[in-house]
Parts: sequence; structure tokens; C-alpha cells
Amino acid sequence: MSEQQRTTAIYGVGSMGGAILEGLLSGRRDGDPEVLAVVRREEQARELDARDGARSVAPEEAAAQADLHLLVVKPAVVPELLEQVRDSLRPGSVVVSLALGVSLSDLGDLLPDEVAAIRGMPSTPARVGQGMTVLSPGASVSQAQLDAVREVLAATGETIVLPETQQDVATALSGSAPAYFYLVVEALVDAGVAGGLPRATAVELATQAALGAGTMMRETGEEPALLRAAVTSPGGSTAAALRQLEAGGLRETFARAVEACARRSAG
Ligand SMILES: NC(=O)C1=CN([C@@H]2O[C@H](COP(=O)(O)OP(=O)(O)OC[C@H]3O[C@@H](n4cnc5c(N)ncnc54)[C@H](O)[C@@H]3O)[C@@H](O)[C@H]2O)C=CC1
Ligand SMILES: O=C(O)[C@@H]1CCC=N1
Repeated sequence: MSEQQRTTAIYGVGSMGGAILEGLLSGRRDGDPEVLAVVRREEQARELDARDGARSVAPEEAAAQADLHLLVVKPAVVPELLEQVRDSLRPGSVVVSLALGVSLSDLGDLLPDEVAAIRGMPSTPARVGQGMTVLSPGASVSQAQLDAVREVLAATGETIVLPETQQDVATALSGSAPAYFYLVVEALVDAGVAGGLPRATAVELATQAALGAGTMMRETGEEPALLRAAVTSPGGSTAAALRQLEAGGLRETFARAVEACARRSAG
């Protein structure tokens, strides 16, 4: 994949594929190739064609034209989709499967030898350029191919390369994790409303607290435990709240949640 000819195709534009498409389109510069999108519904195809920088195409056409193929269909759809496009894929192109639990070994069985495979796990904040994609490249992926994939995905947020053996637990801390944070914010909002705040105010306060905490962790690089201690004034209100969270079994609940998520990812 050279800089000039890099064309990306997305197969499946649902929650996750839609988020990646938005990230890619917002990072697109004048002169960049269109992002090709494979969708099933006519109406969705028409909506995509009306967007600047996107074009809906048939699966075989995407396979023949793109250098980088992002599979964002449900895991069970991956085999039939690759069966449909495998003979159209160009030698030297790279298929990145972003489907839960689809292994490099599965991909190897479904792809021609001259097409490289990467297993990945993205996250929906890709929509606003704040996603994380955990990448595990197959043995035949060259450094140049991996760099090119990371460069394309940079428009959707961060990327990290991990061994495939860590994909399941990484899914629990990354791909699925935005949902846990939304749930925490939902719970805080309900509690704030119960305490007398207007719902919109409660959402605004809890959202800013989440954003502020995330930005502090990212920008200071300090351990979360230290940042938490800095909020916890001796004998104060935060200590009273944290004691209740610990009494409610927060850590054990998250330990079980991560374990269940990783188990589900492993199949
Ligand atoms: N939603 C999330 O936060 C994350 C999802 N994923 C993975 O992304 C994949 C998709 O998940 P969601 O977006 O949540 O599901 P979804 O159901 O919202 O989207 C799947 C899309 O694929 C389309 N589709 C089905 N068969 C197709 C075909 N043959 N060709 C083209 N499009 C086809 C469907 O019409 C739908 O729009 C899954 O494999 C999931 O494991 C990974 C990380 C996070
Ligand atoms: O829930 C799921 O199966 C997908 C994979 C990770 C996040 N969402």
C-alpha cells in the first residue's frame, strides 16, 4: 500500500462501521481517495452516496479497488462475506477484521495467501476521533502494511499493537468499555435527579466530570489512584462516597464484568 494509492473500504456500516466511517471522513483531506462502503440497504447506499468523500459499492468492487479492507459486520457474517470477495481481493492488500472473536487463524483459512490479515478491536468513540483500535497483525503483515493501517485509522483515534493472546481481555478494557462508562454516567444522572437536579444539568455535570477525569489521566500520565487521592479531602464528601462504592463491591463487580466480557470474546 503506497501513500498515493491507499483506498479504504468499509464492509458493514452499522454502529461500529458508521463510527469508523465518520472518523475517516472527518480526517479526509482534499485529493484523498473516496472511502468505499459496502452496505445492504438501498436507502443507506443512497445516503452514503450523497456524502462528500464516500461511495457505496458492491462487495466485489470494494475488494477489487481497495488496498485496506475494514470488516465491520457481525462475526457470523465474516465467513460468507470473505467467501464472496476473496477472488476479487488484490494481492498485497490488507484485510482488517474488526469483528469480535474472529481469529487470525479463521482469517487465514478464509483468505488467499497473498492477502495479509490483521485482527482488530475498535471502539465507538472512533466517531469523534477518540477511539482505540487494538491490532494484532498476522505473520505475513509487513511493517509498511501495519504502518499504513495505523496511519489510516489515526483519523479514528489511537491504535495499539498487542499479541492476539491479549485480544479478549483488551476487548473488555477497550471495545466494550465505553458502555461501562456510559452506564456509570447514567447511574450518576439518575442519582443526581433523585437529589433534585434537573436531568439536563445532571447530564452536563456528569459528562464534564467524565471528560475531565479522562483528560487528566491522559495528560498527566499519573496513576488513577493518585488522581483519586487528590480529590479525596480528609474527612470530606468524596471519602464518604467512595466508601459506599467500595461497600457496594465496585472492584469485584468490574473484575467479574471484565472476565465475562473476555470469556464471551474467546467464544
Ligand atoms: N458496536 C461496538 O461498539 C463494537 C462492535 N464491534 C464489532 O463490529 C461488528 C459490527 O457490530 P455493530 O456495528 O455493533 O453491529 P450492527 O448490527 O450495528 O452493524 C452491522 C452492519 O453490517 C451490515 N451487514 C450485514 N451483512 C452485511 C454484508 N454481507 N455486507 C455488508 N454489510 C452487512 C448490517 O446491515 C449492519 O448495518 C461486530 O463484529 C462487532 O463485534 C467491535 C468493537 C466495538
Ligand atoms: O458487544 C459486542 O459484541 C461488541 C464487541 C465489543 C463491543 N461491542
